[in-house]
Amino acid sequence: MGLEIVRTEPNKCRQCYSCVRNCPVKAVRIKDGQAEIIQTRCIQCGNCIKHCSQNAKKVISGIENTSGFLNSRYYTVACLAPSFIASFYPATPLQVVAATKKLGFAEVWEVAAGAEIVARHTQAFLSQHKQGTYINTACPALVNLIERHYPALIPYLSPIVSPMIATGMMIRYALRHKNNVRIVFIGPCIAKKDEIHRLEFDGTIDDVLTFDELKQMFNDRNINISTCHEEAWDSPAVSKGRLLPLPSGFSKNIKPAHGQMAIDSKENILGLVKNFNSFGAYFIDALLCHGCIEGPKIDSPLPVYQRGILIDQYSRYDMPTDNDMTLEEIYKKISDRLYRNYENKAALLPYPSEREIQQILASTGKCSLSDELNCGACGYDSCRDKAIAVYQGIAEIEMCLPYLINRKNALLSQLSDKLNEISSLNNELNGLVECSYDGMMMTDGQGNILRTNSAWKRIVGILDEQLPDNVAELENKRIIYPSATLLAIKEKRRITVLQQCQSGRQLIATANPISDENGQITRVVVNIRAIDELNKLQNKWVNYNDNSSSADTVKNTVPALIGNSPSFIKALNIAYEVADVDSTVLLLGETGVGKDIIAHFIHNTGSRKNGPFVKINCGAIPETLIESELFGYETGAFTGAKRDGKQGLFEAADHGILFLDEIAELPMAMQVKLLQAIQEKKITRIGGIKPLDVDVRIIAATNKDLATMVKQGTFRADLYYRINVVPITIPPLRERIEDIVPLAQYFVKQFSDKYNIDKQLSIDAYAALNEYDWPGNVRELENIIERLMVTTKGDIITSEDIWTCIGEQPSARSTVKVNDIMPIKEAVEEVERQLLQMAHKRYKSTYKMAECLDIDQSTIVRKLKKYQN
Ligand SMILES: Nc1ncnc2c1ncn2[C@@H]1O[C@H](COP(=O)(O)OP(=O)(O)OP(=O)(O)O)[C@@H](O)[C@H]1O
Repeated sequence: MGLEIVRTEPNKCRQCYSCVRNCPVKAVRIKDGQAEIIQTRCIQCGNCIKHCSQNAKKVISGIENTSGFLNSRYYTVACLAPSFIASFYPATPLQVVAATKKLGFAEVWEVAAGAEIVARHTQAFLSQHKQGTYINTACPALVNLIERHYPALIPYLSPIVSPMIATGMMIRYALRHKNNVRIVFIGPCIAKKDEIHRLEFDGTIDDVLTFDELKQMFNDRNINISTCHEEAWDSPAVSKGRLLPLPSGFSKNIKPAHGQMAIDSKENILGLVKNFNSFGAYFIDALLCHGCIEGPKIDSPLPVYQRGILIDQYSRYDMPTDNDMTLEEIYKKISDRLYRNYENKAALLPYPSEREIQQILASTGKCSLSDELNCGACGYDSCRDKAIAVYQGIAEIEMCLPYLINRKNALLSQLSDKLNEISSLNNELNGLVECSYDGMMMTDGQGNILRTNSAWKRIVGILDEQLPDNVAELENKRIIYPSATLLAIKEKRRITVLQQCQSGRQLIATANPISDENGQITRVVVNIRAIDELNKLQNKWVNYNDNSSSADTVKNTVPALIGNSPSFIKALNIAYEVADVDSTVLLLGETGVGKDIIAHFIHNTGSRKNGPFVKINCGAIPETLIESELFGYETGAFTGAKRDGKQGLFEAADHGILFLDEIAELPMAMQVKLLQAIQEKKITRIGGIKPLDVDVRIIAATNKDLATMVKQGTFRADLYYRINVVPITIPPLRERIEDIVPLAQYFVKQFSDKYNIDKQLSIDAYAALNEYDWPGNVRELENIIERLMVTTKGDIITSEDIWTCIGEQPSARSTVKVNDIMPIKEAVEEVERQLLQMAHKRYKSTYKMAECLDIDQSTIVRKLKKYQN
């Protein structure tokens, strides 16, 4: 590998691909969007430097090394390439010599002298090789091109050293008696910096400066060329050798018997090397640039033609020289060393198959020839060349501009679709939030208020401009107290609290924290309702129970239906949907959850509302009477029977609803009869013969697990499937705590009216109600409120009153309090013992206990035994 003459400065590259485009041998690899020079392929022509607008390509500098020679005891000689005239114009040639000497150079030679020696030797070589085609060049970049990329042409290269090397040899001969001679070549070419390191030229030229580097050194030393007094050359007198930097300049120095042709510029040279054929006896004078006057470091503002004219004029002048040796004399001494060798340095890249090329083309959407635009934006002449480069790992798929534009357009249109979708979703969401009757507020994880809907502001009674930034301020200023958001953030869970508003209103608020994947709370969504509004709403909603429709004995006892929790509303919705059809409904739920009241709801909102609603509590009637209660009896059917007989509840419920409460308690024998009646829609009174048609809709209810009873054989499977057509489960109150406060409010109002007393629950009292487990559900809540209303002394019922009435300690259920340090084992046993006691008191059955304590029933039995001892 050659010396790293050119390199790219990291991160300066801006992906214009100019270097790729202008590199004749594609020695630039694009990796992650950054250009880097592939040293084994680079021919150091300098095109990438000339075309890099970002100045991202850097050339190794000779200044430091040369300054080192000049500042030490070396006898340092400069040799100036003939194009210097164009670079330093309007300074005269001899002023440049003088300025160079001022830097400390002991002598300044013209490389034109070497050019004339080379010309002389080439002439001699050609006269001995009259038949061949020879490519002659002073250009090391062209030599690199052939050695690295077209090695088949090596035999056609004229085997004679370059003028620079020849000049070095001349100087070394002329100064052969001097020690410590150092020679620095100064020219417009960067490839020369590499050429001097070829092994066979070792020790000939010590370093290379480009013209801009020489100017930099003048500058650093404050040397103003225009004020320098001219000094004579130290090289022997020369003339036509000075034409060397012009296209065909070298040819003017020789007159071979061969045919002659001069070729220059990148395009023409590539044309030559790509299509080379030996043309017989021909001498080709070739330069990769448009002559050295267009070299990458010529550093001249003049147009190329003007540089050429300056050089042509200069070649006609005799210049003073301090050297009286003749070229002839030196040539004789060094001619045997003027031959050189070339090496095959080809570093070939892998070449893809046609299929692989097609695959790469297809990956940028080029599936047919017409898709290949060959626009050159990637730096390659054709899409195909670029696909090959991708295969070789020196280009990237993304370098294709049309592909990128297509992709960008596709992405933009996807993005704009998405934006439209997001904006319409946003509108919908805003509409939804704004339409909500509930107040809504969203904060971030620190309680900073992000948005509120109008209902929130209306309920709280606050204007936009009064809204603080953070909920802590809402709490501090007692605008709303306590803050549900802060509680939810603190406890990292959904919180429902009763709030007091500055306006005096009481609110019920639920704060829902939303966490990210790391469990950090990012948003809190709060939903509020004013309790007074809630009550008004509910009063409207329960209008269903206007008494006009009911025809039976319970018609005046239908209570209002209170509940906002999603689970209760869900149950109510199913009831509402089936109210109009005649399907049998099975109401499931713990005792006191409201099964009875839902049965009434179905009756009063359904198609049978003008028919009777007849209820029988199957568990409350003695087994012996139940048959006559259900089916009635005929005159004198049994001892004690009424004289005229009696109609049963089935008949009483004709065209209406028969509500069989506690159906699990129905004796087995009756289960058969009931099934028959339901299926056949006929009943026969006790003692009767003629079956009577009855049109009755059945609603059954139980707090038992009928499915398990069926398995255990205590409930008939056929009846179970007959009544389990539409099961509706009413969740226990502890699973719908949102309903506790509205129910409590409702009962307070009911009993205030009933007993003509005016009492209120304090905020703490509501909080206490939320805390409790309510094993007896709504009925227990109703009873507790009634008891509190009639037994407490003051106008306000406090949380203490509640806990006393319930007979439990606050927080007993939600937190385990530790009063003192004790061995963990003992503490765990104590907690276990208390939990078992509590569960046993509440449920009695070990199966229920196992369910609520979330352990096996067998473990419960074992532990009960343990703690009994
Ligand atoms: N959503 C509610 N709104 C108002 N009052 C209710 C509500 N739910 C239940 N109640 C009241 O609670 C008491 C118990 O309700 P209900 O008798 O309907 O429960 P149940 O589930 O049928 O109980 P059980 O299984 O013991 O028969 C009744 O006084 C009823 O009015």
